[in-house]
Amino acid sequence: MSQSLQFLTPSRSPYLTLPKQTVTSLYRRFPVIKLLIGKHSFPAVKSSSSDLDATSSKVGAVDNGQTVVTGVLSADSVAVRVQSDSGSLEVDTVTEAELKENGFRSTRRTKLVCTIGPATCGFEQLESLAVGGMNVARINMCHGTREWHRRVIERVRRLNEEKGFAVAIMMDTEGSEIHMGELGGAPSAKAEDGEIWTFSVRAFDSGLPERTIIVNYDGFAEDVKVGDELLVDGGMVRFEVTEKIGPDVKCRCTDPGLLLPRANLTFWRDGSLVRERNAMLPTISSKDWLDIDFGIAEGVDFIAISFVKSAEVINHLKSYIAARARDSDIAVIAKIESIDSLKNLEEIIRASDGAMVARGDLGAQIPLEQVPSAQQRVVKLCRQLNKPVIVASQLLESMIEYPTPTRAEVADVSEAVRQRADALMLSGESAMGQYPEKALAVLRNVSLRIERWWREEKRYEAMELPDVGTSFADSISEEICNSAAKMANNLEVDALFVYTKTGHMASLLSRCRPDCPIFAFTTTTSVRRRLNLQWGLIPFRLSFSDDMESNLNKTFSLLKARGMIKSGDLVIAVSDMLQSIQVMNVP
Ligand SMILES: Nc1ncnc2c1ncn2[C@@H]1O[C@H](COP(=O)(O)OP(=O)(O)OP(=O)(O)O)[C@@H](O)[C@H]1O
Ligand SMILES: CC(=O)C(=O)O
Repeated sequence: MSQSLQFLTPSRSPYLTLPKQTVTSLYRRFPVIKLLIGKHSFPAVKSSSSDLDATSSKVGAVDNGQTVVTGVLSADSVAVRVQSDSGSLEVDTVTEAELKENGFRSTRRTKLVCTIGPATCGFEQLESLAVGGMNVARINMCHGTREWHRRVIERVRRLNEEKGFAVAIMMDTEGSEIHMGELGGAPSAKAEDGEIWTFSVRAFDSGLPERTIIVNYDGFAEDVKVGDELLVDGGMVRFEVTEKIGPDVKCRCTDPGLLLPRANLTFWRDGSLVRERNAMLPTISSKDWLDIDFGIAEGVDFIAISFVKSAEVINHLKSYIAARARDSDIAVIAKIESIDSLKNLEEIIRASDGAMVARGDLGAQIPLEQVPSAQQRVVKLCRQLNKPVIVASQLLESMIEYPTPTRAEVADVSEAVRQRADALMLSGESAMGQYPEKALAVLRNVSLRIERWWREEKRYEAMELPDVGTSFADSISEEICNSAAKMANNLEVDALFVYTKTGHMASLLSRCRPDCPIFAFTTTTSVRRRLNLQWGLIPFRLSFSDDMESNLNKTFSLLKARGMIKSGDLVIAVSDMLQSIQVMNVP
């Protein structure tokens, strides 16, 4: 429970009216404060780490875990309440209910990412997804306006604040790729076998003619040749180029299917992908940089970069983020979706904070039959290098239209869970499909079932986990986590507890994929959200000290009071601050 601390007004009201100047200095003292402004503008408190949002009706701010500041804006002053939350524990209501009802073993270890689109952008729809297990909401800057995305971010924040969730936000950049334009307002169009379609770079002011597709790349008609094969969305629909007439390219449909707005286009010649053009393009386009500025200003948790070719671009982006947003802990996710990204895989993953196997575009660049082995390679390498990995695209594609998945889709999801990927992602299924919640439930249920089966069969795989630490202290942390996870399996403990300020020790434990859940206690809401992408972690926000004894006592009493643990449960605890392993029964 929060309690008011300082800055109390003489009338004992929990609010204190402060001049703007004082508030500005308050915000300087707490550099990670996020400020949500009401309908009024409030430029005096804008600082590099504050975030002005014209849609929220209250001022809310959270510091590094010690204090919560809330208030209401008046014409030229702010009513502020400073609260101590030293006695509170933040965990979402769904996890709390699951732990209470089914105990530790029932918790899902595989995390779920949902792409938010027209089917899921409302507050109630987002809430249903959060209740259904969404850990990360992905916004794809390929679609929609920044204003649209801003509203989604604001709703997810409100959901977290009001309902206790820790749904993280991942912003995915568009990247430099050739894609189709809008379909004249239609949500999709069907291309039938043998039909002739026109792909054009012209602008059509008075409506799009029938069977015409706009292409975003001016050099398209010059670059393609008659006889080339044109793949939409990595082969969901195929065409053959039959004729070039100025800016128009006539194509015959050879594999029918559904065309979606802004779908990606690749062209193949003599059985090989035509790559010259892609090699000339920057990985991060000028529009992407504007989107990245938007993401930084909005304080998103992850930025996913499309068509990464080398580690250089990741390093470049990370230094840009560090310069633009001091103290920011935005994580950079490399999307593995091109031949170059596979060629330079290890250096890319080492440079990134995580990776996504973006099978949609990857399947357009390498033969489809090579996608499963590429997925396995990326998942394994990420685990070895201690980076979270997301398996994405077409996991439940048929559920865009139908309420049940195909058996093959369930097998595909099971395989990703069996590979112990950190997270699975829904794309069109949640963005524009007819059954977003059902699709999420399928991911949740399949994950739970496969994880249980894996544990029942005691299939601990002996994956070699190389040392990833660069210092002696890092190596000690790694050894502690490896040993703690092994002990947890051998002693069949109920849960691992980790007290971590940066999240690093939690990720080292997650890398071991232990048999029991990992309760990760961290002091900031941003680290709590970031940990929500990682396998097996149940992130809590809690203020804690360097004294493990008192941390444990406090945690036990808070968790017991909320019915999430009980006396006698066996726990192993490790921490960032104290390099030790403690095994104990909950008193
Ligand atoms: N913000 C949005 N507004 C409108 N439609 C969207 C939005 N986000 C996604 N969609 C729809 O959902 C579909 C699937 O989403 P997804 O994010 O996978 O897009 P994509 O075009 O395949 O891009 P990528 O290759 O980056 O995944 C899109 O083709 C689009 O029709
Ligand atoms: C997710 C994505 O960008 C892809 O699969 O191509």
